[in-house]
Amino acid sequence: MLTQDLLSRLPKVDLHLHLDGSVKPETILELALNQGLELPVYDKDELIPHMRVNEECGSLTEYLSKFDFTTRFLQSAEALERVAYEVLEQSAEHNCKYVEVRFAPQLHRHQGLTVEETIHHVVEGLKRGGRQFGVRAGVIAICMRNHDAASNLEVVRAAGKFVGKGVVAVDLAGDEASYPPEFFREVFAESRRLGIPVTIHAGEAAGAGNVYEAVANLGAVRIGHGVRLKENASILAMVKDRRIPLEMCPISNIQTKAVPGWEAYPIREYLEQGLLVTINTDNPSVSGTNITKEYSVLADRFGFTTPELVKLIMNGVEAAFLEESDKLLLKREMENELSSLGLLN
Ligand SMILES: O=c1[nH]cnc2c1ncn2[C@H]1C[C@H](O)[C@@H](CO)O1
Ligand SMILES: [Zn+2]
Repeated sequence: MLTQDLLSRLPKVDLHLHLDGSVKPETILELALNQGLELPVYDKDELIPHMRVNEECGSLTEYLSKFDFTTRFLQSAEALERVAYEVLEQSAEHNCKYVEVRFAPQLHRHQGLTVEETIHHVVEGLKRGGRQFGVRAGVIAICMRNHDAASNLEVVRAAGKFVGKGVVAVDLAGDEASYPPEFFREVFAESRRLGIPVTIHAGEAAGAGNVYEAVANLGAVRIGHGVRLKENASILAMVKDRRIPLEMCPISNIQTKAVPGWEAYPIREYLEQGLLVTINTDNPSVSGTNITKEYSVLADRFGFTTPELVKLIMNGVEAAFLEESDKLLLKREMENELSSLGLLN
């Protein structure tokens, strides 16, 4: 029987989590007070509607509009370190053992931080949180679809300096419907030249062709979401053959209308077709989710059994941007916990 308690105690990983989509309302309150910034309301519960999408969210662009509110408070070294630290605190509450935290350095420079400084402070916050809460973490530096090539190249080059020192990959996020991946070939050619692994948000607000472009021409070795991959069988076959993991984020995917509703969510068919599906949160504070809730919704909506949930979790370990030796250590740790919960045969 899959109780909430068992779901929350399952060891997990989260490979797709945005820093600016993971900020507690009480932290926004304190950051605003410390920084002398105005808020529309000064009660943490009343702040939630400003940070979180509601039932009426109709598209990715509507979903993305929530981020402007939060990033305003994330412009200093202290704020970045704090929210990075607190992400791992929240992860530990759900027994997440490994988290890849992504953020877009260029969105945190209003007070003069350099791209490298933003990365440094996020890495430091994660290090401190990792020690405190026993969670391993890596950073994914995001290029934004609405930024020009020079800004994005700056992110990739700065990320390159932190490879092996906290940064594990680069990504492309933002308004997929307006900015197709082929606009970014030059940017991701640089990440390949520098040897930085690439994951790309694709097949979320546009079709499977974007997944093809991300893999074939941008060098993506993982795909953010990939919900609409099901629209093209031959691209799906390519993703399967190359064992490209999909970082699916069920609750966010429903909110952004990547598919019209749960009945069209392709997670079961993807698993049955042998795709490497992983489960992630995307933006806990924007989506009103956490990693336990994601698994709980899947169990409710799709009747996933415990062994199936364990398979999804271990797919996440397999897909992690970790050195093979570290991945093996993580796998052992996860297997030990699973077997002490009586869930490994
Ligand atoms: O699901 C998403 N798709 C595309 N872009 C996203 C998603 N979630 C967050 N973002 C954007 C908004 C954030 O400000 C930015 C950096 O985390 O990434
Ligand atoms: Zn995302």
